[in-house]
Amino acid sequence: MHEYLRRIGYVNTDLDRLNILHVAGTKGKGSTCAFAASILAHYQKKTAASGSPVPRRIGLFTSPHLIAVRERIRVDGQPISEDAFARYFFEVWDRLGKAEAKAAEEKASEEGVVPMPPRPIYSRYLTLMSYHVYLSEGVDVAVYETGIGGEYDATNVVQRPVATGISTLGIDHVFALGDTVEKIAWHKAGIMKPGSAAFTIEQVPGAAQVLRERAEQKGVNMKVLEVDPRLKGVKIRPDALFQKKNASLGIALAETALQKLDPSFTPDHSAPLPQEFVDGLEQVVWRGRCEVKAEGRIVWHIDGAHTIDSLKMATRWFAEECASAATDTGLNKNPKGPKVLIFNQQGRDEAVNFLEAMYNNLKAHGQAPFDHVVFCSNVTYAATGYKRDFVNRQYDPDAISALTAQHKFAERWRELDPRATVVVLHTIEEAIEYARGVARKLDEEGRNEDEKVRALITGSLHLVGGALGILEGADAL
Ligand SMILES: Nc1ncnc2c1ncn2[C@@H]1O[C@H](COP(=O)(O)OP(=O)(O)OP(=O)(O)O)[C@@H](O)[C@H]1O
Ligand SMILES: [Mg+2]
Ligand SMILES: [Mg+2]
Repeated sequence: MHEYLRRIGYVNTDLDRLNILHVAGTKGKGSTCAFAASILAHYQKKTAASGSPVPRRIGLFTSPHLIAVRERIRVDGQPISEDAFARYFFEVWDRLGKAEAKAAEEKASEEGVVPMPPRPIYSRYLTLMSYHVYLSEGVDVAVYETGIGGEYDATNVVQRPVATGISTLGIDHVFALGDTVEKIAWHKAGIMKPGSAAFTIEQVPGAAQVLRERAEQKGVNMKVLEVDPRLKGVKIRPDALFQKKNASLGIALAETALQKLDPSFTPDHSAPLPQEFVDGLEQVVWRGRCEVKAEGRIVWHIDGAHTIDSLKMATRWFAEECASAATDTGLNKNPKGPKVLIFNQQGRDEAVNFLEAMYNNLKAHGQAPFDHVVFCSNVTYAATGYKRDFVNRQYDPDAISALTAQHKFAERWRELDPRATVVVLHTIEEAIEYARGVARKLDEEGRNEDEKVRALITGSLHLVGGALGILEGADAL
């Protein structure tokens, strides 16, 4: 990444102009980044009224994308336009091509030069491109979510971030990062830099220990944040502890950036949060996480959880939504009407074990089980296949067309709950149509209006992004 950055015409210290807030973690990275960026945006709005906005322009780099790849590179809250994306993409492409030709010439006369591919792989390419976008667009604060891990992540090319934040640690990406939370913590701790503020929140003991040790080795004074007491009375959605931890981290990151950018700003921990912080936290938009959409007789619950911990969280959130719908209509805990689960996770064998956790969690929270369980691939449309932003060449196309994973999931669910109707369908579109069919049946049977289909779509961000695209019209960005 250092070399690629040089090849597209920058030196590492150019990144200092971006005043980067850098976030790693197993879960809650994106949400934390979204909180921080939203607070900064509201601060910008307030200061713009007096003539000189601080920050001038805000970058937000996240992954993966939900509906379109442009979402990963936002400026002032908006994904960059298709035109801008194409232009910056090819500027980087051409610069790398020229640099490669030059390097080849030099190599001919030099021994021992380490060969490297002329262009980096997908996620690194987008990271590289984001620096070009932000430096060209005059961004003066950029919030960066790591892709995988931290130490060796593409975003870790930054040497002097303004602050780093480590969100909740758990188990994911075992193949790349290791199979214990300690090994994973080691990677994530790699984003902490001497001279930059560092924050984390309460972690499981093994992870906390590793973070502390690595902070010490680096000479970094890492602060472990409690849930910020100033959040009392602030409407954080969903109203759950994990989200308050994400919000607390987001506040600390935004405060650190503002202290640097605005000499008149000093955080006050004994006073209530400034209004622009409250607005930033309450009005944050982070799509595909704990989203509820009403569609006639269906209530869609959409959450991109795809690790065992976050799937438990998502199931619990769904259970709570069902329970509150039931109390609203005078019932005890279970709303009337069938529950539908639409699930997929591609390319991970261990995903079959997530199903039992979901089944048990729904039960543990007092909800009757899913009546219909649909497993589908992440292929978007029945007729035309993938939306182009979702083609992933790392997955085995034969396994996808044979629905190998999905049949395994179905088999497992039938063991867990022999009463459920379990179906395997090819595409997201067909899965959504299936749930709509369940709703039409209620109409045909002339059921009472408060009897609704409650559908949970979860397991994969690609599934969730595809589903949102379909529910809102294909190019809903
Ligand atoms: N602190 C947390 N602890 C546990 N689960 C969380 C936490 N924050 C968010 N989640 C769950 O994880 C889902 C994804 O959240 P988010 O996008 O913020 O995470 P991420 O770290 O960016 O994940 P990804 O690996 O997809 O990039 C949320 O919908 C929620 O269900
Ligand atoms: Mg992840
Ligand atoms: Mg993310």
